[in-house]
Amino acid sequence: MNEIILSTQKLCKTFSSQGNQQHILKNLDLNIYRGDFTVIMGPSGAGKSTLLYALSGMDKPTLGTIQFSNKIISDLSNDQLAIFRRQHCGFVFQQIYLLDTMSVMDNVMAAGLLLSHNRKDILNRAIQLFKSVGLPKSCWSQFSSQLSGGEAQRAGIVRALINQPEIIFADEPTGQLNSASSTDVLNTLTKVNQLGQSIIMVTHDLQSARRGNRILYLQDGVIRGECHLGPYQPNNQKRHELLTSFLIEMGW
Ligand SMILES: Nc1ncnc2c1ncn2[C@@H]1O[C@H](COP(=O)(O)OP(=O)(O)OP(=O)(O)O)[C@@H](O)[C@H]1O
Repeated sequence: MNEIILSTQKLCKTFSSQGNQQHILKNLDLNIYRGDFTVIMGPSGAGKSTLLYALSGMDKPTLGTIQFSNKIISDLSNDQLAIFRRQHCGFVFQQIYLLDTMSVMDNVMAAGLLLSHNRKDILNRAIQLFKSVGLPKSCWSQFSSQLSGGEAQRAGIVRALINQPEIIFADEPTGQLNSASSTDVLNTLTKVNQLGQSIIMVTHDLQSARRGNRILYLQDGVIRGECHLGPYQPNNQKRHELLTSFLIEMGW
């Protein structure tokens, strides 16, 4: 069994609005393993993003604990959580939040300089990452608005990776992309996972979900089921069938 990188104990998240309480996450006990490509699926409104935000320290749970390696992060102050996120987490969202007032290289450099002052090291690492995600050199000096959606998202992945995070949190990373760009982005995520990067991804999309080796199904505030697909292999019919029958069983 792989090492547990992230775990929750009795995790609850409740939102209150206009006197109504909505219990979104209910006593969740969950382990996430280092090196896995974990996918969170479930019906709309099930709390998938809420869970991702809690796991990554972007939001605090109402009750329960979250442990990252051996450290309890659910007790940290907002400032401490910001440091935790910067040091350990990378984020890839549906909306690509690259600043359009600077080149994509400068976006990546700016993220890297938050943790290190060694500009030369960061630059070398950025170049290596841009190459590994297949983003041609001509793109590096462009603004994100000058790139295709897929190119911009791959630049976003480089930015997420620049500080060598222990986990990448991805929330519908292909949600705004056409099919070809989605494939490029998914290939990139698959590649970085194969190099050992732990990834947790929320998605509605079957093509995206297939990239995971472990699929969790969140419903009514709990993990209703999980499915182990093993490492991603393109065109592996057995994996596809396993995932499809799991999702049918879950009522997806
Ligand atoms: N900050 C908030 N304040 C109040 N309610 C919230 C807040 N964030 C999320 N919710 C509610 O929590 C529920 C779960 O939202 P969440 O975005 O986590 O679901 P999801 O499973 O990711 O949905 P989708 O698949 O549609 O993106 C929704 O009913 C949502 O309205």
